[in-house]
Amino acid sequence: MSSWWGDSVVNSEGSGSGVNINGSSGPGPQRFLISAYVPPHLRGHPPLSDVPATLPILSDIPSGPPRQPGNEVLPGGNRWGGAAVRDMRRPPFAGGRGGGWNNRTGGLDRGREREVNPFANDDDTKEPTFDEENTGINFDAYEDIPVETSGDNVPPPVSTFAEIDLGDALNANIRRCKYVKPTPVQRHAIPISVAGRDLMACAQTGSGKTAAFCFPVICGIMKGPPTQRPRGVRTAYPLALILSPTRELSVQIHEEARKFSYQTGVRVVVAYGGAPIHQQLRELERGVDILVATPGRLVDLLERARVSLQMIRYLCLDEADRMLDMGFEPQIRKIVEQTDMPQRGFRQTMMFSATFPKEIQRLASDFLFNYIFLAVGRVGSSTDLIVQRVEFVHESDKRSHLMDLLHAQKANGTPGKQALTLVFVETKKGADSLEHWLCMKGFPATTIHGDRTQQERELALRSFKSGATPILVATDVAARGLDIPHVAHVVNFDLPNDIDDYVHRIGRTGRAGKTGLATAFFNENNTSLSRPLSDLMEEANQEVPQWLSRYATRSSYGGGGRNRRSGGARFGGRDFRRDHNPSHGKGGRGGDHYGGGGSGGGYGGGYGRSGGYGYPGGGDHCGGGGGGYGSGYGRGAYGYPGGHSAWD
Ligand SMILES: Nc1ncnc2c1ncn2[C@@H]1O[C@H](COP(=O)(O)OP(=O)(O)OP(=O)(O)O)[C@@H](O)[C@H]1O
Repeated sequence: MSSWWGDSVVNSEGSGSGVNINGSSGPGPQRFLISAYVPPHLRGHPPLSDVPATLPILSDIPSGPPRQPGNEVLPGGNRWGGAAVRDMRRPPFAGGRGGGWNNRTGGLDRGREREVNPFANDDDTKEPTFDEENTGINFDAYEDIPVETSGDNVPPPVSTFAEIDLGDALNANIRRCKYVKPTPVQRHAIPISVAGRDLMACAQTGSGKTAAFCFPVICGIMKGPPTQRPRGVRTAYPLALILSPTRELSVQIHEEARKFSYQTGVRVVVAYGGAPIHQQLRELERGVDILVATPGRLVDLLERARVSLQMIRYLCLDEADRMLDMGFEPQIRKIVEQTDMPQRGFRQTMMFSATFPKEIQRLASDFLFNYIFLAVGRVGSSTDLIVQRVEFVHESDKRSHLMDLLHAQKANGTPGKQALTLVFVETKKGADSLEHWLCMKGFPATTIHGDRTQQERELALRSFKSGATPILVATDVAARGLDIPHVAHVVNFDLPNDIDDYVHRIGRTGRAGKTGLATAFFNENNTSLSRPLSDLMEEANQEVPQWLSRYATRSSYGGGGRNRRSGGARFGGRDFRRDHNPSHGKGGRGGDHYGGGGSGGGYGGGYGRSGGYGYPGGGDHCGGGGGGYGSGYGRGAYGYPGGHSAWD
């Protein structure tokens, strides 16, 4: 999947123009200088390779040498030489240019005085999410989740946040977030990242990956050496860059990161397309430690010389497989390989997703240095917190079938408790048309897709999250990352072509230990998905309808198209490096649990998996009848106190 950007890099590699991170030629991470994009503010300056010692990131490192296998500092210290945690005692963020903006080593305490409390709108009555007694959910089931780590010297996982020296201020924010204990991905990923290691991490949707990459970054900036940014220029010099594929997801990560960094002195700014750039520029001018951005807007800011990546210590790609697929890869290569960002080995790079096909893992390895691969659950698996239903519905019957679902949902819902329904469709036009039809039928619906203005998109999301419009019709723009607390039901009105997209879509429900429901409308147009879909469902302990198994068998014999997974061995479920070198360092813990059958067991209450819906008009494809939605719908795990939104 090589683009012309990719080709130029490959070509320069072939020409031997690279120097490794030690400054000599030979093996090791390469710097490719020939094709490097030079942003305007650096033009006319000596090339980066001539001045490695002046890179702030390097000159700030007491021990000097680039990161090599084995020289990373293990948890408890930090990779810059174990500087003391400064958190509340460290000089606060200096607001305004007069005080040397963006320079946390001095200045007035204006930044903190003006810091808006990001928890102000939170619902204080919300119970700690991972508290077994309060939620009635058995979180011990997570303990059995298979974990695979590979790479050299994998730092051991932790069981509590207290075991990692995250600093008082960050710990206070973790308590404010009501996180009682780390989720499995956090238990493994945080120690790895705090130890300064590059990481490719894969964990199921809704399992807490955002905190897994935010905590080490915030903690690292707090503990790290003071930074001297150039004065008197209008260019912002973030220390960390978090890239995500959609505007809404960037906004959400920004909101989360602001909570985690409250009163730490670490300043987080977001930049994304479709919103006025001037406001974002003003925020950047006030200083930025962590920049959360979508790739397009970031490229714009780089070209305007309003952002320099010269001081980046941490690079995080959320939804990394999406960021490196055909659509985004050229932009990511431009940002990471052809700007003034320190090369791999001189920055720390973290990649997270719930899905990570092997061909994308291979691409991703270009950006990583001696990385650790972490998979919590099988790569690309869906959590068994989500009850998955597949129903055979002809195209022409889809609307009436959806209507039946919504009526059943209404009838079984708890009065006063708003259950949100997210309906995925294939096209923007289809989204508008379905929204219109639903509204005509008396179901308040709104829509989010790429043809709507950003303002309309944000308004729609707010309205959905607040429950004012409890049905959201969306294209894949809403498939990844969005953490909307009360989504009880995801309907795949149109199934996607790729099973990974399905995994992300249904992952909008059943998050953070809560149960959820996902219903898919399947027909002859989706034959190519039948095999990976039935495999996925089986693995997540879901009931696979017999008719779907028959479709799957037929498509395996060449009847259907080839889905990414159906062509690969065992779903591409592990570190791709093992395929090339089976002895590639396995982690000391976790081992290779693959082949295990998931965490088993149901999550109590909820939908009554064995029931089936018994909808009229479902024909013999619908499987067993009777039951309706199960008496628990809208109750039990869904007993939300209604209305809270992290974005509002
Ligand atoms: N340790 C924790 N305890 C309780 N809740 C947590 C914890 N960590 C994260 N959460 C909550 O879990 C929810 C899901 O987290 P997050 O959005 O980071 O998931 P994710 O793994 O990134 O999902 P996706 O793959 O869909 O992007 C959020 O509401 C978050 O606040």
